[in-house]
Amino acid sequence: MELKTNIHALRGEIAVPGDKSISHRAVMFGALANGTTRITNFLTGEDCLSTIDCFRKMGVVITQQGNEVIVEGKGIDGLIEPTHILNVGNSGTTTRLLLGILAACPFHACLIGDDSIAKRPMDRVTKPLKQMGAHIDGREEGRYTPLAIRGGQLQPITYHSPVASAQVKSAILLAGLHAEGTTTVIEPHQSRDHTERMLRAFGADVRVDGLSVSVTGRQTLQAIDIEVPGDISSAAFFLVAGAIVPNSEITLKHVGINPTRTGIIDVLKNMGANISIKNVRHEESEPVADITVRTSTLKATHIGGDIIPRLIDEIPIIALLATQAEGTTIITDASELKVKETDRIATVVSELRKLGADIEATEDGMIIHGKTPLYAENTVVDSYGDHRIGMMLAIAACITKGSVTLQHSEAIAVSYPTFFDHLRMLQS
Ligand SMILES: O=C(O)C1=C[C@@H](OP(=O)(O)O)[C@@H](O)[C@H](O)C1
Ligand SMILES: C=C(OP(=O)(O)O)C(=O)O
Repeated sequence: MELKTNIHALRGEIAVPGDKSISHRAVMFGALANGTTRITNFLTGEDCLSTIDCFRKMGVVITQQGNEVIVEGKGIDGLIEPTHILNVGNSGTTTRLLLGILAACPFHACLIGDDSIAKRPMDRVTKPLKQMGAHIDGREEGRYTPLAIRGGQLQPITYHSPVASAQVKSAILLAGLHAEGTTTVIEPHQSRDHTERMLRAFGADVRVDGLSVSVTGRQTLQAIDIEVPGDISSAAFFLVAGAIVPNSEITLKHVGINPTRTGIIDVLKNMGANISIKNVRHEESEPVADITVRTSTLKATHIGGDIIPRLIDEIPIIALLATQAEGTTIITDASELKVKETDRIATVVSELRKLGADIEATEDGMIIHGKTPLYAENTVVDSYGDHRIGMMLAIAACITKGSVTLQHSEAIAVSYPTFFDHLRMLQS
């Protein structure tokens, strides 16, 4: 598609769609609970629809009307053997959390996803789940999809995860919910804690001690009503747009500000962005707020260490932000980017260079020299099927002089189906 370039202002108020991580979990935990879970502001992105589809194939009755979803819980032992392959589409979260749940189910299931999923490492969950007693096979001994799994009786484990990954932590905790005894996951850095918060809201006993999280098995979950906060990872595109497009002022309403997700706000503040957070409130188990950002004069920063898991999905848009900051921004400790929907170090660098950015890849991050004007002469950029690369490029186009075509723009529907509607609303 042809992207809008050289935009003179972005102004107005939007409510970004529901949080992807929380929407997945609401359906999954609702399916495992006793009773009916009602979800509002559910993200109807393709990833979360894949989660609904997988659970329907295991006998869970789920009704979806727009952003409202009702899940008729089956109880912790109530899923039934699927007669069809479970298709996780493009969703790593669906794949890994589902494997944790299936590890405890005494039946056979097959998982398949798209070309991107087929390249993403699944042994980070299949190895510990096998250790707990699940039978899993797949390409390269269960490293890649398609995967076949037969679950059953599980042993609890104490697992020192080599990566700070909420998907790994959640998969093991979900398996641990069914094991006899206490399962503990210890992470190298804090990853997003939506699983811990939501399991507690469903009535489970989850114990957190620093970087260690434990659950005891054979607990029952009790259905609840969940209002999903706006996704800060989707808001991030407009937070950056507001800071870098001239004459802009954007307010994002009802955005989730769970501290394990707000690295983007810390980075914007460190870089000197004009950003304010108002109306902070606690809704059920997750905090939310309204965030306003205005066109800003930006300076470079260093991003690495503990903050990385708190902004891992925002690094593509942060790289664009850094092209508009005075000085050299260095991103380190982010090699996890290489195993996302694309190798996001490679795709960010190659596509932003096409627009004139001064950016280079390193082993575990990027170096970006700013401030650089972006220009294009009938330039073709590509999302390579990665929603976050597609949205980053659409925001990059807003400050680019010339004309830009985005290939594979349809990938954006994975997490933000109304992205272009919102971008248009802010231009008028
Ligand atoms: O648990 C989750 O909902 C997610 C965890 C993160 O992945 P990792 O667990 O691989 O870090 C993140 O990148 C992904 O978009 C969603
Ligand atoms: C990495 C992402 O998601 P997932 O791992 O669920 O595919 C993402 O949304 O950026």
